[in-house]
Amino acid sequence: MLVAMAAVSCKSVTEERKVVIVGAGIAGIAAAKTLQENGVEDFVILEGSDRIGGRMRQGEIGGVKVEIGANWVQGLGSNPIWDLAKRYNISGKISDYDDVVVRNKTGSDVTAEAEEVWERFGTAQEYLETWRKNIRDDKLPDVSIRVALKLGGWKVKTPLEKVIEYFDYDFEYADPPEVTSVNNTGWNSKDFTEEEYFVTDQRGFRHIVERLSEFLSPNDSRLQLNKVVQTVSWTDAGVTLTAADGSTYRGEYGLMTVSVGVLENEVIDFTPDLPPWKVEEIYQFRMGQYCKIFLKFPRKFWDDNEYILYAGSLWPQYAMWQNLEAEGFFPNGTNILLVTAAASEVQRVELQSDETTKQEVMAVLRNMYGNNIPEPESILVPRWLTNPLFFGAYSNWPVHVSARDFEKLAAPVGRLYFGGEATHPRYNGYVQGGYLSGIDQANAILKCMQQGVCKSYQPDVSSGAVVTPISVALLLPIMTAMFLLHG
Ligand SMILES: Cc1cc2nc3c(=O)[nH]c(=O)nc-3n(C[C@H](O)[C@H](O)[C@H](O)COP(=O)(O)OP(=O)(O)OC[C@H]3O[C@@H](n4cnc5c(N)ncnc54)[C@H](O)[C@@H]3O)c2cc1C
Repeated sequence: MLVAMAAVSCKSVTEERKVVIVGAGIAGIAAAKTLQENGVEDFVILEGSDRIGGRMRQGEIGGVKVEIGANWVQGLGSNPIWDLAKRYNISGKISDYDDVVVRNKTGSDVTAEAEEVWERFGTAQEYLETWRKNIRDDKLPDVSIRVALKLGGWKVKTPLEKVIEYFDYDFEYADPPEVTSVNNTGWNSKDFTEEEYFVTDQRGFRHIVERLSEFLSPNDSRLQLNKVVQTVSWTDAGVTLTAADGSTYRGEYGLMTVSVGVLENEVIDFTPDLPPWKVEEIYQFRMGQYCKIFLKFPRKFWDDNEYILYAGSLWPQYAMWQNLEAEGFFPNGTNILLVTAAASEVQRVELQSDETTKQEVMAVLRNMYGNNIPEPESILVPRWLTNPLFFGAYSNWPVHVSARDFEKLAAPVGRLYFGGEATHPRYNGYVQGGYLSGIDQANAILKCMQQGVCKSYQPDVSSGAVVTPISVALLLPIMTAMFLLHG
């Protein structure tokens, strides 16, 4: 009875805040921190899950905590996430992508044979880099990674060629090279260093988000967990949001930091509907799929190398293996292998039982190491695609997406702003993209609030965007004048 009454009273109260932020991933937390540091303390963060960190999250296998979401600090040097990782002593290991063994369908070590293939691939990648520079410098049309590689002489005909390509592209962008853009990728290695730091810290990669959130006091009412936002009303004067438990929040400003997967799956009801130019962009941006399958074995039977590639077929399945028993990862005897499924493989893996996945991965391991290998003691299969708080792993801008499209995705509607990794112009898909987008969007809100300089987007009629009554009204006199001038 008491519970029912509490629920009723919860429904009737509307919490009023200056800013309502949806999502307590790194973007939402970075945004709130920026507001606080600039004198705006009156905000609330609504988070649908029972924790902060979003896609920076740990799971546990065999008594060891492993990263089921973001794992690498991608690009060191001036990457702000690398600064934070160093500041908070996040332990990990710089990945050695040269420490790799390649095995074919029957398990033979074909690493030596692969040398010549890597070399040819490298030549095509040099061509791709030149092409990328030309696209950017001369404003040429974008092409897919597949097209650029083909132009560079790289045509995939063997499983060995396929797995080598997969290692650099599908494994990175969670999408095949046919989809991934040349123009929109490659910023990390241009702006930072090419090194990548694999986090093994038992406090989690998420520890960075926890430290960033230290501006919140323990049990701070400005962080509300288990609040799944279901409706968002937006106007030029403010926003009103309701959560699944009926609680309501009104803000002068709103900031959505949910994934583009959440937006495209329409689990949040916007009133009025988001304008067509916004919806069009949400549909254009893709959620890449990436599933990290962890296996705990009673003993190690695999290669000592950090990476094990399985050149099993032209359609790779369970091709990308990481030896977490290698030096510098987890304590000796942990005996954990990680195999990553990427892109179209993921849907099947997520929808089937863990037992089926276990049988499939064991079949591949037997191909590589024979029938006398032990069964795993446990398996961990995270599910991002089927989780309604994410609907996928991270955004991958497809080939036709332009800087203009990105501006539209990140543009506010009325007083409702949009952040999160997908909205960052250079580092979408990465933790640094989420972090920097949170800061950027908070600054945009502050500018509007404190200086009256507010971001807005007007649909561009010539791009085929929907013609609003206002733009028709504006266009009519121009068209009439043109008609009069030209007869
Ligand atoms: C498997 C995987 C591997 C990855 N690997 C790397 C990597 O190695 N390196 C790297 O840099 N990046 C990696 N990423 C990407 C990185 O994790 C993300 O780019 C980044 O964490 C996104 O942060 P964000 O704050 O933008 O979004 P999120 O972390 O998704 O935060 C959004 C928050 O919104 C909440 N939410 C969603 N819907 C609602 C709702 N209706 N109501 C209330 N709350 C809601 C979610 O629960 C979530 O906490 C990986 C991601 C995955 C999934």
